Amino acid sequence: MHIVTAKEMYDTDRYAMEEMGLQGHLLMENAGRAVATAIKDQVSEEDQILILVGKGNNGGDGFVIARTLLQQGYSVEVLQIPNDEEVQGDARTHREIYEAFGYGYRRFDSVDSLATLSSRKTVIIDCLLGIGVKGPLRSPYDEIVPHVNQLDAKVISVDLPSGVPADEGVSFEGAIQADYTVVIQYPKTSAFLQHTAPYYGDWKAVDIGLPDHLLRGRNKGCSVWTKSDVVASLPEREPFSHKGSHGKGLVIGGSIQMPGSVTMTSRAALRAGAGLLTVATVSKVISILASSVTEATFIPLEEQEGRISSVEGIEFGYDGVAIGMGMGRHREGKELLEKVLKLSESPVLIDADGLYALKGYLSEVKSRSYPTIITPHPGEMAHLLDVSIPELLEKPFHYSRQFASRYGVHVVLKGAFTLVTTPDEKQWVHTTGNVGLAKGGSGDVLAGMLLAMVMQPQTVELALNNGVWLHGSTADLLTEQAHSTYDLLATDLIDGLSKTYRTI
Ligand SMILES: NC(=O)C1=CN([C@@H]2O[C@H](COP(=O)(O)OP(=O)(O)OC[C@H]3O[C@@H](n4cnc5c(N)ncnc54)[C@H](O)[C@@H]3O)[C@@H](O)[C@H]2O)[C@@H](O)CC1
Ligand SMILES: [K+]
Repeated sequence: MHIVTAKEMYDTDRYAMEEMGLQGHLLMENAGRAVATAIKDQVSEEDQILILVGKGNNGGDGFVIARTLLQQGYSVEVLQIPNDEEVQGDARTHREIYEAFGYGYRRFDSVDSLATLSSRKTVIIDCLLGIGVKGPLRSPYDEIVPHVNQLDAKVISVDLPSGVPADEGVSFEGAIQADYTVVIQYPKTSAFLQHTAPYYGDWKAVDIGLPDHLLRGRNKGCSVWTKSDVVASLPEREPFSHKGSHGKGLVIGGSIQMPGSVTMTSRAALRAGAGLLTVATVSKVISILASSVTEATFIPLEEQEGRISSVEGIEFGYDGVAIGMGMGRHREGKELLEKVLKLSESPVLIDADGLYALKGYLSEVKSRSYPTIITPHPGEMAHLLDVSIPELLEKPFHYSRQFASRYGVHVVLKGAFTLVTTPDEKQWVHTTGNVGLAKGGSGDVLAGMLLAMVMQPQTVELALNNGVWLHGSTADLLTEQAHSTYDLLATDLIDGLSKTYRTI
C-alpha cells in the first residue's frame, strides 16, 4: 500500500484529470461512493447521521456520501459550513446533483444551533477539511472542531481528520479526534507519525479508481510493508541446501556489564534462520552464553574492564556481521567499529552502542562496497543527526532519507511505526508490533532477526522489511494469544517467532 504526501496526491489526481480524462467530478463521485460503502460497515440503519461539509473538495465528497446513504435508506442530515457561493467547482457540482435528487441541507449559523442539531445524532461524518488544510483552524472551524470532539457520537472522518495536515513537519492547532477514518485512495504520511496518527482512530483506505501506475514517477516511493509482501518475497529453503547456504553470521558485542543483549541477538539470529553463528565477545560473557546459545561457536576477544578492547583474532569470512549490542560506550568503540567496517566483506549491521561509536566514523561509511545497516531508536538517531528527539519525530521520513542517502546506509528507525529507508531513499513503514515491544532487549532481538534475514538469498531491502515484519508480527501474535503488552519479554519473541513463521 502506497503512502503519499498532499502534493503527490494532488499531482496524481491532476494527471488522472488532465491526461487520462477522468474528470474531477467523476473522481469525487468514485470517492464519495467508495467512502459511503466503507461507512456502512461502521453504522447501522438506526443511526442518526450528521454530515459536516466544509468549503473544499473534502466537503464535496460529503454531498456524494450523503446522497449515496440517503438513497440506501439511512437517516442523514447535511450541515454546510460555508456560504453557498463559497462552495465552488466539483464540490458545487455535487451539491447541485444532491439537490436535484430532492435532498436538502442546512447552513451553519452558530455553534449553538450546531449543538442543538448534533445532540440528536449518533454519528458525525467529518467532511470539513481534507488535504488542503493550511495552518491552524480558522473561524468557524476553530469552534466547530472542539464542539464535535466533546460529543458522544461516533466520529468518522473522510480522507483525514479535519485539521490534521497530510504531511510531516507541518504544525497545526486543533483537529477532529476521529473514531474511524476512511482514507481516500492512499494513506497520507500523517497516518504514520507519532503525534498525528492517534487523531485517525482506526482507518481504512478505499479505492477511487486511480491505478498505482499513475502515482509512479510522481512520488518518492513510500509504502506500507504487509504480510503479502512477506509471503511474496521471503525465500523458500532449497531442499538440498546446507547450513552454509543459510548464512554464516558473526555477532560482536557484549560486556561483563551487559551479557544478555548478545545472548538475545544470537538466539534470535539462529531462530530466524541463520545457518551458523559465531559470537565474538569477552571470555566471561562466553561462559555465560555457552549454556543458553548452545548452537553458536565463540571467539574470545581481548578485554579491558570487562569490555571488548580489540577485534584481533577474528577472520572476517562471514555472510553478515552485527556489532554493538551490549558492547558499552568506550573510547575503543570507534576503532573496533572502524576495523569491522573495513575488514568485513559482507553486510554489517550496527546497533545500540555501535551507533555511538559510528558517530565519529560517519564520513568513511559511504565508501564501503558492502551494505551498512543501522538500527537506531529515535534517541540514537537524533544523536547521530544532532537534532532533538521531538525534531526527529516531527519529520522522521525526511531525516531518515537525508541520512540514508548522505552516508549510503540502510536505516531502520525503530518506533511505533518502524521506518526502513534505503540509500536510494526508498521507504517502507511497518504497522506490525505493539507497545509490548517497548522493553529492554526487543532491539537486540530485532538485530538478530535482521542479521539472519540479510544472509538469506534476498536483497538487503527485502531482508530488512521481512525481518521487521517478523519481529512486529510475533509481538502481535503473542499478545493476541498468550501474553499482554505488560508481560511480553524480548526473549518471548525469540520463541514466538516459530508461530509467526508458521502463519506464512
Ligand atoms: N480531484 C481531487 O483532488 C479529489 C479530491 N478529493 C477530496 O478533496 C480533498 C482535497 O480538496 P481541497 O483541495 O479542496 O482541500 P480541502 O477540502 O481540504 O479544503 C481546502 C480549503 O479549506 C480552507 N482551509 C484550508 N485550511 C484551513 C484552515 N486551517 N482553517 C479553515 N479553513 C481552511 C481553504 O479555503 C481551502 O481552500 C481531499 O482531501 C479529498 O477529500 C476527492 O474528492 C477525490 C478527488
Ligand atoms: K475530513
